[in-house]
Amino acid sequence: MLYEKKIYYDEEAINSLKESYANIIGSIGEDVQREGLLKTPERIAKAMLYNTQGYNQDAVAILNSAKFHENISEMIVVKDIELYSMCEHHMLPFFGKAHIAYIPNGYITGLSKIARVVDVFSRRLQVQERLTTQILDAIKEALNPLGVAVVIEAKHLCMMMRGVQKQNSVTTTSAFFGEFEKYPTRNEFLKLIAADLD
Ligand SMILES: Nc1nc2c(ncn2[C@@H]2O[C@H](COP(=O)(O)OP(=O)(O)OP(=O)(O)O)[C@@H](O)[C@H]2O)c(=O)[nH]1
Ligand SMILES: [Zn+2]
Repeated sequence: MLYEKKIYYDEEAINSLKESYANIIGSIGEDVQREGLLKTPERIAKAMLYNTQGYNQDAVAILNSAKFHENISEMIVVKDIELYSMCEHHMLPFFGKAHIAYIPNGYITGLSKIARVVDVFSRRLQVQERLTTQILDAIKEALNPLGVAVVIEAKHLCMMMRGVQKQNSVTTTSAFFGEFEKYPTRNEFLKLIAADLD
């Protein structure tokens, strides 16, 4: 698996997606030959490959690419990491924020790498629960920390623009490991991010 900073669009994938989206546009009763839609299958193909680029990225490798030895045993919190993902049931976006903390055990990682890990797992077809635990597991595996905590709050377009049409519901998911399984540490973390969980 590669850790790609540059987007690489596979020509074969683009062509296959283009054909599929041209069919979809026709199937909903539109004219794919009209001016505004001519390039649309290709645009969607690129957007879809962009939004699913996480399949080709390795979160543990990203965390390891900026792993530094450091004797710190305090909680490190990165909060308000915005995320955009797609629910695997409807392929409609869900979006919101991730709040992540870990307690090092000899190693820290670059702060931006934590945010990159959110993107790696967000840019796939997901459910919010799995996204939450995949982020936790990657940090656990790469850094072997004393604890990891992940909280995600998100709005799901499949619940807003269709289906039950609830415009204001926010789903919160969490996963805790190690020290964060204990009440005082978990509570300290939840207090630190509380301003965002209103
Ligand atoms: N647990 C979980 N469920 C999700 C997530 N994203 C969407 N869903 C739900 O997936 C479910 C799919 O249910 P179905 O009954 O098969 O699909 P549906 O008929 O389109 O359901 P409605 O959305 O209720 O109209 C829905 O309840 C969605 O709200 C997610 O991240 N986690
Ligand atoms: Zn959905």
